[in-house]
Amino acid sequence: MDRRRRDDLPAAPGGLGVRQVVARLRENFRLAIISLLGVTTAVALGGFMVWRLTRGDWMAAGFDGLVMLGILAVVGLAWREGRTELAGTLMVVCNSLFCAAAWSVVGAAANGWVYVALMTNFYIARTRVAVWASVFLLAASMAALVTGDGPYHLSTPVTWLLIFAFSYAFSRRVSAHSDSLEQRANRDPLTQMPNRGALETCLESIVRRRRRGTSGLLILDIDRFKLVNDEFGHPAGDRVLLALADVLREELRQGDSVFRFGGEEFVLVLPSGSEATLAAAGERLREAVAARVAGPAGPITVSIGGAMYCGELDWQDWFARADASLYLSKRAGRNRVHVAHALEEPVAI
Ligand SMILES: Nc1nc2c(ncn2[C@@H]2O[C@H](COP(=O)(O)OP(=O)(O)OP(=O)(O)O)[C@@H](O)[C@H]2O)c(=O)[nH]1
Repeated sequence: MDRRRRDDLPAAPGGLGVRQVVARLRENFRLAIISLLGVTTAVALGGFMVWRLTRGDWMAAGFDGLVMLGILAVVGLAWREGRTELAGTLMVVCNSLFCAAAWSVVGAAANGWVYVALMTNFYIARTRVAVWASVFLLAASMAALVTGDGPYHLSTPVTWLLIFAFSYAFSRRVSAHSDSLEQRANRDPLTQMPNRGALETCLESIVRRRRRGTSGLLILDIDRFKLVNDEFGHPAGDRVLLALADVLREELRQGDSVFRFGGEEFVLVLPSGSEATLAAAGERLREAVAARVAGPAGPITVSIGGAMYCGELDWQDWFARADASLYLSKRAGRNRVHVAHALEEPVAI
């Protein structure tokens, strides 16, 4: 177990610093697109609102203001709660409803917004949601166009349909591509377990909710793994890692998650209620590994360190407590479980 590795853990992208904001935008494409679309649309609508106010067009200005607030609320939800899928769905539903409603407020001037919504729906929500919202918008807009006062050209609904079809086809292609990239980025190629990147995302989301005492973390480290590699070769070491991964998967209970953190270390995140239940889970895992994972020279054992989430602001602080427990397990002779005592005082939020 190389203890120096802990120093290079990156800062949690949960705060408000510019670097954290940029990191979250880089990591999460949907959050980036929701923010970009939300902010630019709100700015554009804000401009229209001011212009309409100067002309005394109160109803249209009020409508712009309402749409603007709705969009900003959805962007806020994506940032605060991190629930970008829900935020994307809400934004698509809002955009389509507001576009459809705009026909009755500003008439044919709503035409241009239909293109924007038809195109962006597919970038911010799941394809199924985007399709239904866009079909609704198309139907409402076509009905408004046909029943409206002004003359219209057939090219308007035809180009809407083209935009809809191209956006659908393009988004299917992009999401297939990004799913496979995400899969590759978040999976350990040897064990096919979620990797350290996926663990960080999981821990960040727990820390963001700030629910003290509801989740526990266990770090498992194979004992004297270097000897297996040195004496029997790297392929033998890999077989041990695969066998261990199988046992950990089999031992998972509902709500538990397991990750390969790196090297010979695995991390479990459990919806645990107390230190005692976390320690019991650790003990169950330790026994399962000792009984069922065979190395080339005999049984394989693991040392385990655990810690309950105690309201830390950064997941690194929580992780460090589990890591310190792992160190104590190793120091006490290996093949042991140690769970950190809960922090007495909740961390100030
Ligand atoms: N086969 C294989 N070995 C790996 C992999 N990743 C890391 N290792 C090996 O894991 C070993 C870790 O060794 P140490 O950090 O010294 O730990 P240890 O021998 O388990 O000793 P303690 O943790 O103190 O019990 C090194 O030999 C690494 O080469 C991998 O993917 N496959």
